[in-house]
Amino acid sequence: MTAMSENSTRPLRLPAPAKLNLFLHITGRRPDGYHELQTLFQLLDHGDELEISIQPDGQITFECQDQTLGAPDNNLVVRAARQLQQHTRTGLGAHITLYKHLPAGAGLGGGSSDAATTLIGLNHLWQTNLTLEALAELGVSLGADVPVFVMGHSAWAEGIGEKLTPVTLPEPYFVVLSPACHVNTGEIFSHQQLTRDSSPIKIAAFLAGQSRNDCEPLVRRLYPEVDSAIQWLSKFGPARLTGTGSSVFAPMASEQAARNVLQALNTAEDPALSGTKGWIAKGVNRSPVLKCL
Ligand SMILES: C[C@@](CO)(OP(=O)(O)O)[C@H](O)COP(=O)(O)OP(=O)(O)OC[C@H]1O[C@@H](n2ccc(N)nc2=O)[C@H](O)[C@@H]1O
Ligand SMILES: Nc1ncnc2c1ncn2[C@@H]1O[C@H](COP(=O)(O)OP(=O)(O)O)[C@@H](O)[C@H]1O
Repeated sequence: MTAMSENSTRPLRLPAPAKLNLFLHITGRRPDGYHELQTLFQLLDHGDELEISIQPDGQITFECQDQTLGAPDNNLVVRAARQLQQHTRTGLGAHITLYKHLPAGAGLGGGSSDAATTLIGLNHLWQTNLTLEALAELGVSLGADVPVFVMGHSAWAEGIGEKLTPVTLPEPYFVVLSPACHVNTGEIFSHQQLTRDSSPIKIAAFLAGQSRNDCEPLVRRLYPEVDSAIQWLSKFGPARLTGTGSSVFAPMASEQAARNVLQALNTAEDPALSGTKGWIAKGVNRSPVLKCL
């Protein structure tokens, strides 16, 4: 059996890491309605998982236990597979199983990361050999967050989130709180009260603590659960919204400090936190996906 045929028979199991936006400034709006951003993407060691195997007949089939993600045909995993298949004109198909661990609509880039891992995994299995830059360019039409997951490194981002400059960050532990509510990214960006005129900053300003998430005031007003989560987490560290939410996060001095905060959450009696899930994640500069190939 040749190496390639061995590759093509064994399912490929790949992670789809989450991300945090350590800050998010909205500096303008393009004619097509998309917003110009400045943000710092911090990849995390926690996320979804995909299992991908080749189907020689060209069919793309998909399964996922999480029934809340809408019709399979609209799933970002299926859309990414179809996009690569059409772009490369490969006659091969795939069967993809998605193991969902990240809440959807949580500001963690779950769907975008699933799409990025699908592009990377199929590019490997189908031997279509596109460069990461080409995959990222293909992926931006699936979501503004897809390119950072394809390139696989924490990054300073501008544009709509696709103009990336890799950065090396400290990789701390974070406590992440995910309220039960689902925040629609498009709803926040189209809201009349959203701040859209922040002045561009340099990374030195971020490091000096002069940054924020421009979506945070609006999301806190629209979603009281998010407001409660930020107020509670602020007792333990500099809490902030990630992306358009609903999740909020705070960096911790150590893993033990993070565990202590989760313990405090589990014993908190605040009803406003009742549907909020807490978890610990470690920042990683390099995505674990490429290490699996
Ligand atoms: C806001 C960010 C910050 O990282 O993350 P999330 O909060 O979604 O995780 C991203 O820019 C989200 O990227 P993504 O989640 O892929 O959003 P998309 O599907 O591309 O866009 C959903 C909708 O949000 C609006 N949108 C998104 C990105 C952007 N720079 N400007 C926008 O105006 C558009 O109305 C778009 O139709
Ligand atoms: N594989 C997927 N995982 C999560 N959401 C998905 C997926 N495919 C499509 N979606 C849709 O994308 C939206 C949320 O995308 P997601 O990236 O999880 O949000 P966010 O960007 O806020 O982290 C939801 O409306 C969900 O229905």
